Amino acid sequence: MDIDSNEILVASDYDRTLANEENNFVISPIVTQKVNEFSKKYKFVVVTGREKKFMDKLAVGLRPTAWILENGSLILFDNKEFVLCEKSWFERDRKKIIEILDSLKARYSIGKVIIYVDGYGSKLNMLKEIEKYGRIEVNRNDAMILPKGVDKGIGVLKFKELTGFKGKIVALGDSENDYALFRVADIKVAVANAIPQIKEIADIVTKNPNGLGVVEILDKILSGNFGKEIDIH
Ligand SMILES: O=C(O)COP(=O)(O)O
Ligand SMILES: [Mg+2]
Repeated sequence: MDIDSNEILVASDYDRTLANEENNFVISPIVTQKVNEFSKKYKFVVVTGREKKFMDKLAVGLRPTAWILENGSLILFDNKEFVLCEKSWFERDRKKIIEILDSLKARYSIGKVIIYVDGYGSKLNMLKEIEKYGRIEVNRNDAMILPKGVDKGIGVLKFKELTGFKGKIVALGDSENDYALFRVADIKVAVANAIPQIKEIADIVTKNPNGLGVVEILDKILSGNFGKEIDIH
């Protein structure tokens, strides 16, 4: 079944999906050009754990419809910024979490909303105390600490609400923090280099890894051949 243009929103992860680890997560010009071309006709949102300051360095020239940053807690769209958490996160919860991290002598950095904890992906039990104040999301070997109820899927649903989008969501991802993105997707696409657990639940696994896998899907949609590939009910 063919689906027409304004019916598709592509929501793509960044690290190891749009951008390769081998390139230190600097997006390639081919991928940038394809996403910018695509974003003129369809909605394309980048949904990443990263902060804007890193995207400004790594994705120079990339012009998606919107940025969903800090693992779904921040949306940049239409020159506006939307923070998806309550004031209590800043006034109480995040302060408590930082006290705990300091007591653990953990190395962490703070975004506009999120806290990044280096190397704790495999030591989550040490962060148990933190779950009283926030939620922990793993991405390969790093942990991200977010306000409760915030994840990539919530960020995408908020964007849908902001734009009144009613069509189909095509999600592309590679790793644990993309489960939430897949949760809200009509079509789940794993890039060829995704972890096995993500490939297992995907409707489609791209032939190419990273950004070229994303280009594969965008080309199919642009050529009107995507809907045939999978029954979009
Ligand atoms: O910040 C990270 O860990 C990477 O983020 P992403 O894979 O969600 O783009
Ligand atoms: Mg990723």
